[in-house]
Amino acid sequence: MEQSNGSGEQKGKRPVVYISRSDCFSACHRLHSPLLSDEDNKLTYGKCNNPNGHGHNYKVEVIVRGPVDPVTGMVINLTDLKLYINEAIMSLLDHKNIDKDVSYFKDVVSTTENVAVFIWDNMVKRLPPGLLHEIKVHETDKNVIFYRGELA
Ligand SMILES: Nc1nc2c(c(=O)[nH]1)N=C([C@H](O)[C@H](O)COP(=O)(O)OP(=O)(O)OP(=O)(O)O)CN2
Ligand SMILES: [Zn+2]
Repeated sequence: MEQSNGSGEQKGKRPVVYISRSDCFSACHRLHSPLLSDEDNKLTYGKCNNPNGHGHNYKVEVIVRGPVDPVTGMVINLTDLKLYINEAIMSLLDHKNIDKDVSYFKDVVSTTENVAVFIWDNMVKRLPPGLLHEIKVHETDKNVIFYRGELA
C-alpha cells in the first residue's frame, strides 16, 4: 500500500481516510432456527432460545473508507451519514422485536452476525459505491461482531 510522505498528497493522489460513526439501539430477540428441531434449538442456543426472548442495548459502528475530497475536505458529509444510519438502522431496529417486526428475520436467525449482514445490506445501498468499509455490532460489552461484505 502506497503511503503519504507527510505532506498529505503525493503525485496527485489523495489521502485515504477512515470514518466511524456510532449509534445505539435497543431491541429484543430470540435465537431459534427453523431448520432445527425444538430439541436441537435448545441444545444450540441454550438460554437464548427461551420463547420469551431477551433484549440487548446494541451499539453499531458504521465505518467508511475513502479519499478526502480536495474541495470539501470530506470523505463523506457526516450529516448525510447520520441520515443514512437513521434510515437504514435506527428506524428499522430501535425498540423492535427483531424476529417479529423485521421481515428479513422471518426465516433468518437473529444472531448478531446476521444483524451485521442486515445492516451492511441496508447501508451499502445508500452510500456511494465502494465507500462502506465495515459494520461493527456490539451485542454486549463483551461480544462484538464485524462484517466487511466478504463472501466465502
Ligand atoms: N455466534 C453467536 N453466538 C451467540 C449469539 C450471537 O449473536 N452470535 N448470541 C447469543 C445470545 O443472544 C446472547 O446475546 C448472549 O448473551 P449473554 O450470554 O448474556 O452475553 P455475554 O456473553 O456478554 O454475557 P456473560 O454471561 O456476562 O458473559 C449467544 N450466542
Ligand atoms: Zn441475544
